[in-house]
Amino acid sequence: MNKKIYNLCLVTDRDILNGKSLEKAVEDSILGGATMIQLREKNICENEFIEIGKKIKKITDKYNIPLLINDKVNVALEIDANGVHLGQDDMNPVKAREILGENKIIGLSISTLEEFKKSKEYPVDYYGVGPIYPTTSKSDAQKPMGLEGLKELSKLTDKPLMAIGGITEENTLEILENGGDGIAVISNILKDENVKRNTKKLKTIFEKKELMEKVAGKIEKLRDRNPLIYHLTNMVTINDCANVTLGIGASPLMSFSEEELEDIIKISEALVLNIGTMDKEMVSMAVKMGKMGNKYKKPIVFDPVGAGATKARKELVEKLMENIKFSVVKGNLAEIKSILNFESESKGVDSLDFSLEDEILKVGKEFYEKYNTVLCITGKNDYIFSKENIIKIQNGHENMGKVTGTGCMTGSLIGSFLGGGETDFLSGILGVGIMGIAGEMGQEESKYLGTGTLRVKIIDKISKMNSKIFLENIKLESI
Ligand SMILES: Nc1ncnc2c1ncn2[C@@H]1O[C@H](COP(=O)(O)OP(=O)(O)OP(=O)(O)O)[C@@H](O)[C@H]1O
Ligand SMILES: Cc1ncsc1CCO
Ligand SMILES: [Mg+2]
Repeated sequence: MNKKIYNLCLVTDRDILNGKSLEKAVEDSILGGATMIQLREKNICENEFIEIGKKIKKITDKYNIPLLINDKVNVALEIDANGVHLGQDDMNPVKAREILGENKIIGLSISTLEEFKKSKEYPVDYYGVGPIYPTTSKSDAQKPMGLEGLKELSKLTDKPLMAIGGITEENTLEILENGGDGIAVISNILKDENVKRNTKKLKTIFEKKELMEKVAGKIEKLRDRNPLIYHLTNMVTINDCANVTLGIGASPLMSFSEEELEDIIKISEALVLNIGTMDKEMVSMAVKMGKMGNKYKKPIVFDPVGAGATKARKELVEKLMENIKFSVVKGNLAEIKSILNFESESKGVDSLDFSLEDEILKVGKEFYEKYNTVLCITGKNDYIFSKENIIKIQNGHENMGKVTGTGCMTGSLIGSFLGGGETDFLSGILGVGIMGIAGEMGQEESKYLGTGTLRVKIIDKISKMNSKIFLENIKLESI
């Protein structure tokens, strides 16, 4: 059984729909990411319940989302729902299982540890646990069991625990961190017109947690592996790039020599290509490096510095994008737009207002569709695009724009993680995230000094980076 179905359950309540149609609310919630629907209608006769249930079942079937009926086993049976959710005073789960058979889901509400102990042997698939917090959605609710109660319960059973009662986007993460597997939500989803958006806000918390679990330990793994990262890069920031590569735990090698290109690529784990100070030699080297990198199956991160600023750069970038398969492309918005032949915004647009975010998302999606390559767009906020996901990172400080090469160094960090064996997407997140955090922390320590010190502090902070600092400081959301 896919445990994820127990992540995010909308529990319906027609009394708080405030004029919205129940069917639309259910559909919007599914579109926002609900993984299960529980039809919970009180004060309703059985015929009406069945009638509503049939309509809702059509919607949940369309999206292949399980529909559970609250309390009423015969309604579930009648509409062939995917299961029931039972309260302590409803039909005994043993009997419900007899009636419904092995393939239906049965959930049971638990308010206290005593209730759990009493019902431990029941044939149920998950427990609805709560209230964790005070709630207004259930008038007969017991005293909240709190996070401690949830945590204790999680140690006593392997079955999924879905927290219910007073769940919001503010407390979902702590529920997941204290033994909860999922949440069952009424008012926080149905409270207003924005059912889809309300659900999505909750959903992103699950996605973030999943991502954080993937990221944990990756910096230490990189330091352990110490991969060799070959750079063909610019003359302005080459030294800083070498230092951050060392600082994060990889080994840099910078070379401009065609004679040794193949030998170096063979022994490197990943390649960084940055065309910042391009010249005739770079044009020929960059193409050769890319082709050879592809031939030896080495991941390549490409920083198209200044793409579009001059005709020569535009031509080189076009040639590279056409002939070479990159693992990650990283650039600022102007550079990425130029790759797509979009008209570039005038310079100096630093602040990201909402319309600019829309534009970034459009550019990113189009880029991914065209090149099928993970893309990082840096700036005030950073965005990482992959096939299924868009991640927004909000670390960093505006003074980073006054230190040359923060983007170039980000490319080296991404290259380091690629070389350490991480996926293109995770490498993008880690590289961009670490640079943002280092910039933020470095700014704090250099604020009375200036950008020269900031540059050094960024390298310092990268050299001291670990998973704990990363997870504590990363401001990341999936959008
Ligand atoms: N205004 C800002 N606020 C917060 N962070 C910023 C800001 N500007 C840049 N950064 C951070 O700086 C890092 C580099 O991004 P930026 O877009 O400045 O690179 P770039 O233009 O390619 O730089 P360079 O070419 O000098 O290497 C990113 O991690 C980003 O988060
Ligand atoms: C300033 C500058 N000029 C060419 S490369 C470079 C470093 C930032 O990309
Ligand atoms: Mg740059």
